[in-house]
Amino acid sequence: MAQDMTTIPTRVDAHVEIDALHHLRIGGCDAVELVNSYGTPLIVYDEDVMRRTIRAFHNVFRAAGVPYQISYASKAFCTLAMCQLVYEEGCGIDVVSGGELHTALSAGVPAKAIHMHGNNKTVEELRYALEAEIGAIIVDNFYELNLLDELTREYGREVDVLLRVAPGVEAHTHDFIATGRQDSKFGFDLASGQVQTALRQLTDLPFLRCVGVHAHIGSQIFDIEGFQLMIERLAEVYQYGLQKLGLPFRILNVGGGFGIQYTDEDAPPTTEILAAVIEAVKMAFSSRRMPLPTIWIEPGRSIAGPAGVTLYRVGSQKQIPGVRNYLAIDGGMTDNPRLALYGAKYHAVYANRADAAPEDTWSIAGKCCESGDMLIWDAALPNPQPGDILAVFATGAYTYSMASHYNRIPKPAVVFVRDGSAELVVQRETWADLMRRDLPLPKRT
Ligand SMILES: Cc1ncc(COP(=O)(O)O)c(C=O)c1O
Ligand SMILES: N[C@@H](CCCC[NH3+])C(=O)O
Repeated sequence: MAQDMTTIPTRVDAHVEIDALHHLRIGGCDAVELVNSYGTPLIVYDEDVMRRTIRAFHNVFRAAGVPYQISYASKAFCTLAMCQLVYEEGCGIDVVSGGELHTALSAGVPAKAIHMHGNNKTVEELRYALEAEIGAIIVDNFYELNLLDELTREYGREVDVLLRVAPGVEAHTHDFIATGRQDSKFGFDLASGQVQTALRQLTDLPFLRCVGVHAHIGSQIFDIEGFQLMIERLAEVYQYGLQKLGLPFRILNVGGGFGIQYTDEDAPPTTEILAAVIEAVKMAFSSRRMPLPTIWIEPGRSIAGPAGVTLYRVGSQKQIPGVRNYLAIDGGMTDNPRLALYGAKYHAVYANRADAAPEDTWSIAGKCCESGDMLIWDAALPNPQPGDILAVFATGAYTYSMASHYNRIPKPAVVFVRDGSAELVVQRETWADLMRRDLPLPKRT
């Protein structure tokens, strides 16, 4: 590592450094060299950032002295290397599809450390989960309850399930990522009594062992109130299932949703929120004289998000006098649809001159045939020069995992960096890869 190193002073960039060449260093690796080796767009994950986050979660639980499980919500970023890393750090894995389950199992994660969510799990996915004997299935609705009953009778095999509750809690976040309100596609509705009905049904189903309840109120959450209300409501449900129905409850799964810092506007109190969540569970259970459950959390964004930096090459510019400056990069909504979907904000610098002072505002556009294909509106940046490499921070979650092939653009490569060395963990797709599933054209005579 170069000796003359400055650390970028904002919290957003807390884990990256600038070396004597003014290059950005991520996990001890020169971002410019990474681009020379692996091309662009390139998603770079700092392994230590992820490991440190997970360890911080473990420490909060240990300090509170409660039984717990951290399950990484793999929807945030699901690849073999990622599943392996989180499992190494003592996490279970939350999957929501056969594809995520297949990835986690292929990464060597034991089936018992995996649980499955989903509001419309297919018969094929449920069979896969049952045959693999995963740790638990989170039942989302009556249709699934009946399906699971039929399938487990067919297999003659017991499975642990948790009931997903729609607790009717508003999380202060974007509408599209709020999941705990009553008007949601997820879970059994608490207000109308569906939860109690489902629990009563569960007492009669021979192969479904209902070991707990679950709720997830949304994502990118910064305050504790929503969690507290959800925990109160879940504790009531838990009491009903445990004491009135005699269900073998032992798990309270409070979901994920811990917010991260995308720009200086965000100030995430992640570990404080987790400590407050644990406190709320302790209080809700002790006031009802119930034994403390094993507390499960399912963080996705908070583990993967801050560790990721996406590197792009800048290309065309368009300056509209008195209106706006556009700067296009060689990626866009295909590798990061979050601005288009949620109006997400990001912070960026040029990786090849990371401490250069901003000169103007530049709106970062993608290369897709879509006006909404923007990455950042009005970023303060130096005026672009040929060869500049744009580094966009906090892009580790819900970017690669939500990437698309719109305009037949291949998905980027992914590298993990640590202690100055880089490992390619996902290859860049090629144009040929994009046609892999196209059938050969019939010969025309
Ligand atoms: C059920 C469930 N658990 C966990 C998560 C992970 O959320 P986050 O990435 O915000 O931690 C989600 C996504 O919002 C989810 O739907
Ligand atoms: N995809 C969303 C989060 C959804 C979380 C899954 N329930 C995002 O990028 O913010």
